[in-house]
Amino acid sequence: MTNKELQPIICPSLLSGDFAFLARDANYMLEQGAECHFVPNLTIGAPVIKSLRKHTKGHLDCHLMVTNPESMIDDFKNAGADGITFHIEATERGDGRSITKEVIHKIKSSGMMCGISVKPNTPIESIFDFVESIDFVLIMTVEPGFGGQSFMTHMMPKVETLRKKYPHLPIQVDGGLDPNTIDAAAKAGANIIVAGSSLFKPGQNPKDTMQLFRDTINKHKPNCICKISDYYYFRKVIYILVVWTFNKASVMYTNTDTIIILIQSPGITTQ
Ligand SMILES: O=C(CO)[C@@H](O)[C@H](O)COP(=O)(O)O
Repeated sequence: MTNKELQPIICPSLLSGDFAFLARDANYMLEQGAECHFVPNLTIGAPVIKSLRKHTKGHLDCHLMVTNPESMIDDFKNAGADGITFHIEATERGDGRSITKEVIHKIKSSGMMCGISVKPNTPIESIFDFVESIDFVLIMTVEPGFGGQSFMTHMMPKVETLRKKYPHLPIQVDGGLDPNTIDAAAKAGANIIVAGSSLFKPGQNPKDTMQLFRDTINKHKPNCICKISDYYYFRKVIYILVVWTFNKASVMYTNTDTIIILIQSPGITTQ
């Protein structure tokens, strides 16, 4: 995890593409302005990624919705994947059997980006121990496996919890994201949007939909970053230092919270 400012990132899910023309669909989405992460499930294995790699420069983010991600990392790396997201449910196996750290290490040491995904019924606390060593968290807003499902609004508290605890963490949401649901996701603090049907929908202009997603993420930025300019922040610090010089006790009581909010705020910046 880095402390870089968060940007909106739109990730078309090739699960909703035409499997006979995956490279065409991938490149079309790139042309439309996607940052281009793709989310193949088992339907799209490493051999398909290898073929696709030859025909697109897009960032291939492979969402492994499998029970044994550890056995596929090398294959996906060799096929040309840029990133792997695996499920915490697959690596925390009960009976104290955990291979999450090993899987993260294997993905990162092979030079790929690493995300951890959380299914709807899995508590968000399950990934807290690993957040510092990965690039983003994916909160599933549908049961993984199929495109075209309804967005689960009740997953938003998970996003809010994560955003509050990790102001700098890129948070991805996947499933049912469209012009009607983007607001809830962005408001909760998500900044990476995976979308299938709403981008590949016939007759729809994906460029416009992607822009709407970005605008909505940016619109909610003020709630997170409080529209505070550096100048305002600078003045506050000076104010506190001055007051503190004259009255230590009162400044500690009245201003410390403000400063803490201000310091956290830039971490949620999306521009
Ligand atoms: O992998 C998955 C679901 O498991 C997603 O990436 C879907 O492909 C998203 O599709 P829509 O819900 O946007 O149609």
